[in-house]
Amino acid sequence: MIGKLVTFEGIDGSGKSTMLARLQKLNESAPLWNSSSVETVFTREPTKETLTGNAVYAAIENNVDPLAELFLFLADHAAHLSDTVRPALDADKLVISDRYSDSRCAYQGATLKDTIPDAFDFVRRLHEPWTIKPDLTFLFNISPEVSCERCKDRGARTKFERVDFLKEVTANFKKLAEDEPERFVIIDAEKPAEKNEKIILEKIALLKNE
Ligand SMILES: Nc1ncnc2c1ncn2[C@@H]1O[C@H](COP(=O)(O)OP(=O)(O)OP(=O)(O)O)[C@@H](O)[C@H]1O
Ligand SMILES: Cc1cn([C@H]2C[C@H](O)[C@@H](COP(=O)(O)O)O2)c(=O)[nH]c1=O
Repeated sequence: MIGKLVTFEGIDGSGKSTMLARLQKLNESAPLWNSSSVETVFTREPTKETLTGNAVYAAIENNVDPLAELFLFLADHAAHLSDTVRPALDADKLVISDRYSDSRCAYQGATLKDTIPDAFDFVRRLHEPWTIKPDLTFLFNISPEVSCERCKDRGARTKFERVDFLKEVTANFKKLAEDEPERFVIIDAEKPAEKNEKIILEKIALLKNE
């Protein structure tokens, strides 16, 4: 594997998809990686329009058991790795994923905290033998209050979008960033996207030389 893997993480409404769309547009005119726009793959978890991604969204909407939900997210991660991430890295591409395994540690670490002893660590360890670790992770940081304000018009998908729950998720993301400071770059995502885009592009450019 010789490409690089960049992930965007953060609570709901923190601006990850907005940033991904901006980079995707920019990549069409000024390729982010090497010389061609096809050398960057933009992707996401949960995956969209796939068997496993559809199962995850059905689980979120139907309030399934949190442990069952975790394993559906993990199945989606496994499929994402084999269908998209690994082939792109093997072909020396840059992969940018909107959410990845840290979302599991942060969210399912919180949904399972009363069911599984040390749920956060349990979820992290479940990934270790088979996942592909990102080279760089941008953590989009906003307050849970701003998150809920930004998400308030979304309608049905509100299961995770509650201030108290998002406080726990934020604490889990913080723990992940503290454990691996060399992988994480914290983005002040309450600032304008244009400003943060510059920071992100600079860090991605540095990755090319590693
Ligand atoms: N830097 C920013 N400042 C203010 N508003 C923003 C900023 N970035 C995104 N937004 C707005 O916040 C809302 C949520 O953004 P977006 O969908 O990109 O978040 P997200 O992190 O992808 O959310 P989710 O993970 O829940 O899908 C959108 O209405 C978007 O226009
Ligand atoms: C990957 C992943 C996601 N989630 C949560 C986070 C969101 O509230 C929803 C859907 O994601 P989207 O980016 O807003 O479409 O799922 C999660 O709990 N665990 C995960 O691993």
